[in-house]
Amino acid sequence: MQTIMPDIADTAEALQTGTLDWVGMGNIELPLLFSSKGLSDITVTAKADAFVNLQNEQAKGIHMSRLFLSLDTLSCEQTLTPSTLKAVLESFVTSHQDLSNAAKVALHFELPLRRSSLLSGKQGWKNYPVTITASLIDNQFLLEIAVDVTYSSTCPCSAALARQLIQQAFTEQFAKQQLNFEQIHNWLGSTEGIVATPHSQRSIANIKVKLACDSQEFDILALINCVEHELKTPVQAAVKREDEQEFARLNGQNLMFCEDAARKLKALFEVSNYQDYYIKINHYESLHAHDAVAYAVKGLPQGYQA
Ligand SMILES: Nc1nc2c(ncn2[C@@H]2O[C@H](COP(=O)(O)OP(=O)(O)OP(=O)(O)O)[C@@H](O)[C@H]2O)c(=O)[nH]1
Repeated sequence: MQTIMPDIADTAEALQTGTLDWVGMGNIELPLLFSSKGLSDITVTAKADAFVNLQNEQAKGIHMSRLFLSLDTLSCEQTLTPSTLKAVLESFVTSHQDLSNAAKVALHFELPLRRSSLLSGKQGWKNYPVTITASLIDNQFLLEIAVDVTYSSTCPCSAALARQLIQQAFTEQFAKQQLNFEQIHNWLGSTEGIVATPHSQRSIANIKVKLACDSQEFDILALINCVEHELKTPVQAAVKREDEQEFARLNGQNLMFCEDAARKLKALFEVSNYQDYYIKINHYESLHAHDAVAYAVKGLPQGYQA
C-alpha cells in the first residue's frame, strides 16, 4: 500500500495570511545551453533565481519543486532562447494556477568569448559576466540582458599634469643649448624624457538593456562589441609586445573620466534599437582608494532608474 505523504503547501494554514510580491528560490545551479546570434551554442554554468508571486492570501506556500523542475527541463532538454525562457515563465504560472499570476527568472553566468589581440593576430578567452532577466506580469513578457564590460581608462587630468612635467624636464635639459634632432630623439626614448606617466585604471561598465518582447534570439555579441568599440580600450586577452604598444597608443588617444565613458555609451544607446538602457560606469581609481562612478539611463517614465 502506498503511503500518502502530507502536503502542507496545500493543506496547512498559513501562520499569517496575506499576499507576497515574489516567492521562490535563489542561486539554483543550472547548466544551460546558451544560444546567441553569431556564436556557437555554448554550455554555461548559470545560477538561477526563480519566482512567482503569491496572490492567494490563505495559501501556505508555493510549490518550489514545480519551478525547479521547469528550469531543469530548460537545462536538460532545451537551449536558452527568448522563447524557451518565456515558456518557462508560462509554466511557472500555469503550475501555480490558484496561487500566482506573475513569474520572473534571472540567470547569472559567465560567458567565455574568443577575443582577438589588437595587432598580432593571436586569440584568447575572455569571460563576460552576463545576467538574463525575464518576467511575465499581467501577461506582459519583459526581457532584459545585462553584461559587465571591463576596460582601461587613463585619467585626462593626470595626462595633462604629466605632459607639463615632461615639458619642464625638456626645458631644463635643452633650453640653454642648440637643438639637435638626434639628441632630442634619444632623450625622448629615455626614462628622463618621459619623466611622468598618467595613472590609468581597470574600469567596468555595467550595462543593462531591455529587449523587444518579441525578440527571436539573443545577440550578446553585438552588445559587447558595440560597447568595447565605443570605449576603445577593452581589457585584452592574448597580448604580444606589439599589442601592448597598440594598447598604450589607444589609451593615450582615449583619455577619459568616468563622465566621458558614460556619455559615450549614452550616445551609443540613444541611437540603438534597445527599448531601454541602464549604464553604470565604475573607474576603480589608482589615484584614490575610492571609485569614480557615473550613471545614465534612457529616462522613460516607467523605465530604468539611475
Ligand atoms: N513553499 C515553500 N517550500 C519550501 C520552503 N523551504 C523548503 N521548501 C520545500 O520545497 C519542497 C517542494 O514543495 P512542493 O513543490 O510543494 O513539493 P510537492 O508537494 O512534492 O510537489 P507537488 O506535488 O507538485 O505539489 C517541499 O518539500 C518544501 O518543504 C519554503 O520556504 N517555502
